[in-house]
Amino acid sequence: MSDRIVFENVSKFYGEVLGVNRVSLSIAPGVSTIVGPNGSGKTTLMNLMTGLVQPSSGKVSVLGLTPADADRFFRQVGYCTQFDSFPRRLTGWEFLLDSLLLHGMSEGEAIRLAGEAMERVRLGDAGHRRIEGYSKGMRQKIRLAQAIAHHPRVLVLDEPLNGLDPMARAESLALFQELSRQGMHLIISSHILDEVDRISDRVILITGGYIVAEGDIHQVRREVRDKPLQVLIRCDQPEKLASRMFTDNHCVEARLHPDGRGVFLRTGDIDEFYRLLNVIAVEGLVQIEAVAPADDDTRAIYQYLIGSDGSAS
Ligand SMILES: Nc1ncnc2c1ncn2[C@@H]1O[C@H](COP(=O)(O)OP(=O)(O)OP(=O)(O)O)[C@@H](O)[C@H]1O
Repeated sequence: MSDRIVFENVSKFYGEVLGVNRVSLSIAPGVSTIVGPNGSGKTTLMNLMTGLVQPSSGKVSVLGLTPADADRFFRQVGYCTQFDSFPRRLTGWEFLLDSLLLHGMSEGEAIRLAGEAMERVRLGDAGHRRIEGYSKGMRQKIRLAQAIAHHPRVLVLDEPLNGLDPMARAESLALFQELSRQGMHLIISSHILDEVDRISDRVILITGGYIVAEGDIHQVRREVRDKPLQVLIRCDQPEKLASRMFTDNHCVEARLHPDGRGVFLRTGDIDEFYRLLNVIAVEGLVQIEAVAPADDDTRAIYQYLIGSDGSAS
């Protein structure tokens, strides 16, 4: 049996709205984090891997199973969604028990597993109180208990740290690590990488429905830091400027502006690039009118995802 979560060229559209596009992934066991800004497609990816939505095209399988094999598939997967809502008036214990019975467990089995899940999330006596009276952190715990009670091998957590105070965050992260050590496959989404990178074995960055980087955390940071930058330079002699800039090999691409009064240059070393540009300006070889970053906002999104300037490791 495969131990991976596999997306084969998967796209999901909601009518005309893009959820995710052409995603191919093979996620190994361990802790994987999906990081992206709001609306980037994290929940869509998670709904796909938990069988809650069907792909518009492509195929998703979890540990070799597809949602078509519903009984076996849903036994393997636990999902803690971002929805913080519960049936009214239930105690935590009743909530757990009911969801285990819905999984088709016998009453005896459900009672045993509910008790065990309560202990694993350390909810103590609170299980016998109504969920209405729980704090945000306690509600998060009971949802987590519900997601792990049936002993799934894969646990999917959608923004599990959202709205938690620092203590509750630290406690949740420790619990996730513990679950991973016990052999569970964890997929966690977040819109801030720094929040989860400490416990992640691998990171998947997503923006606008596309996977933009994937790999171990150091590799992804390096990829982002070394991504060449594009700069538009407005000047009187763009060809001359381009050829001069190319004497230094950090320039990897040059493209004339369609109006002929500027050049787009792409560089792998922005510091060296600006140093050389200053030299050229002082030499008076060309008249430089304006210099501006010309990337779309991809770089800004990377920096936002990676945190700070992308140079931390
Ligand atoms: N049921 C739906 N119907 C229509 N569009 C949807 C639906 N679910 C998601 N979308 C759209 O798909 C895109 C991806 O949304 P998704 O919820 O997967 O992103 P996300 O990264 O989880 O966002 P957030 O961090 O805000 O939860 C967005 O443009 C969103 O508006």
